Amino acid sequence: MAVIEVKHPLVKHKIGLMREADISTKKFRELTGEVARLLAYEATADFPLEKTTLECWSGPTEVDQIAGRKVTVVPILRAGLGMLDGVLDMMPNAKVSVVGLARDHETLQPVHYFERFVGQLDERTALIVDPMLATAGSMIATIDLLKRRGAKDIRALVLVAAPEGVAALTKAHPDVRCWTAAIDSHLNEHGYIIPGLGDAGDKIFGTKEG
Ligand SMILES: O=P(O)(O)OC[C@H]1O[C@H](OP(=O)(O)OP(=O)(O)O)[C@H](O)[C@@H]1O
Ligand SMILES: O=c1cc[nH]c(=O)[nH]1
Ligand SMILES: [Mg+2]
Repeated sequence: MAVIEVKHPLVKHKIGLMREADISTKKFRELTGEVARLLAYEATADFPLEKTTLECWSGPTEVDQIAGRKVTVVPILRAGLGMLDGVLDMMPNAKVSVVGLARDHETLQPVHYFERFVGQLDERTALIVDPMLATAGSMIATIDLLKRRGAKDIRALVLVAAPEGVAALTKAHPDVRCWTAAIDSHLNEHGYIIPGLGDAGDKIFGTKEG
């Protein structure tokens, strides 16, 4: 399954709180960061470990360390920025690549306006972050950009996915795994996820009430 719904109680509790209609910008931001951390934990569960010896208080001790894994976190502007710090809390050495896409409100197609990738993408795990997977157009376009630049291990973290987006992403990029805190009911006629969170970018940046 390319899209994995994380069913951990902490994740379900927090994503539930995020659905409250009159949630404050502060609370929405905090919960976005908290769920991002938990999703990052799940998405890195298969990172290989290696043994190394440290001088501990009791003498030389063999400890586990992540085996030379390079990571780039890839927030999709704008709303993906809301998840960035949470993921970097877990992986403070990760580099950051940025993709700017905005969905055209009429066509629902992603319009590309910015990109800045770190080097050696072929040697890195790319961890894309964006709160919403609606039609999946923005996610598919971002994965296309990463693959064109050589990225091979691509993973995605989203807060809420629509079944339509799950199907489209699985079809376009069956090799990419995406962890989500919820798979919701459907998209409405404007391409918004129902029940969803509303406009995640507006809620994180405080650009619109409600
Ligand atoms: O799956 P899709 O149908 O492509 O929709 C999802 C995209 O829409 C939202 O961004 P938006 O275009 O609203 O930009 P913003 O983050 O600047 O608000 C969201 O953050 C995703 O990037
Ligand atoms: O439900 C949706 C769909 C796209 N973008 C959002 O922010 N929310
Ligand atoms: Mg938006």
